[in-house]
Amino acid sequence: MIKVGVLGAKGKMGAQTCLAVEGADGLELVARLDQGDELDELTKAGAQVVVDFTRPEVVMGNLEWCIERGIHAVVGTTGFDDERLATLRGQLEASPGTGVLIAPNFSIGAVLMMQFAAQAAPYYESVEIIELHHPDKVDAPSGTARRTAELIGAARREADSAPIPDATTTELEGARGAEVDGIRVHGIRLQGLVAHQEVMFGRTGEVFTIRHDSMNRESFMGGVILGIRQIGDTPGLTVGLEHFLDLG
Ligand SMILES: NC(=O)C1=CN([C@@H]2O[C@H](COP(=O)(O)OP(=O)(O)OC[C@H]3O[C@@H](n4cnc5c(N)ncnc54)[C@H](O)[C@@H]3O)[C@@H](O)[C@H]2O)C=CC1
Ligand SMILES: O=C(O)C1=N[C@H](C(=O)O)C[C@H](O)C1
Repeated sequence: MIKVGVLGAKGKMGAQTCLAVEGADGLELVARLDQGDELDELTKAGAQVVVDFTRPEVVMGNLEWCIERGIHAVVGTTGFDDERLATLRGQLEASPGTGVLIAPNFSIGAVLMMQFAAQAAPYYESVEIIELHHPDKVDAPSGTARRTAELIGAARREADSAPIPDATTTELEGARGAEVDGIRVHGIRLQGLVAHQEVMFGRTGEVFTIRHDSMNRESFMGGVILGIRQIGDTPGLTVGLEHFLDLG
């Protein structure tokens, strides 16, 4: 049995994760913590793996606490940049044997979307990302959109792609979206949505669109459970669920 603690257990993803862990073979939910609870509850309950679905402003403190105690972590919370990842690598060096998975998106389709987007990137002159989410989301652009842009940016650099054509010289601030690694990212917040993304590629005479839709939060749970099962055997920092999937 892997003993699992959930941080952010009263939130949308945390609550869904508690249900998924309770229903999964070989996993035991030993702690559900939310804002105001003491992290010591995790050690008291003997948690071996912690799942974090909290907020970008608190996740680094939670992870430092877990890593210092050799507790593995599976992290869905957004807000990770290169600086944060470097900090985690440093902390993990001092705690050999401890594993942390940072997954910008736990749904299989979103992982495939990111992989396919990186694959398509060298073949198109233009690319833009549109992420669409529920209006309770506190961060923009989404972690998934950031990661997709980084993967596309890396693939375009590798292919020595020409700059993306764009004649805009006059712009109302924000009209062309945010720029992540040279890629334009547009965010939509709409009641009724859960989590969705389109990656649009263009070249003369054709447009190619990759779209992924999470219709509910169960869509993330297969990836979360996989992460919990694997992280104890994967010391160090892993970024992206694709490393735990056999994608060929
Ligand atoms: N990687 C993925 O596949 C997914 C990632 N997310 C990300 O997960 C995060 C949480 O998303 P939601 O569940 O929708 O948000 P939410 O706002 O519903 O839940 C966050 C929960 O964290 C709690 N919290 C805040 N500070 C805390 C602390 N110090 N200790 C313990 N709990 C604390 C809040 O009280 C709240 O219950 C966001 O960053 C979101 O972008 C969301 C969906 C999928
Ligand atoms: O806040 C959300 O809901 C989601 N957050 C993650 C992100 O920012 O990419 C994953 C998914 O898009 C849902």
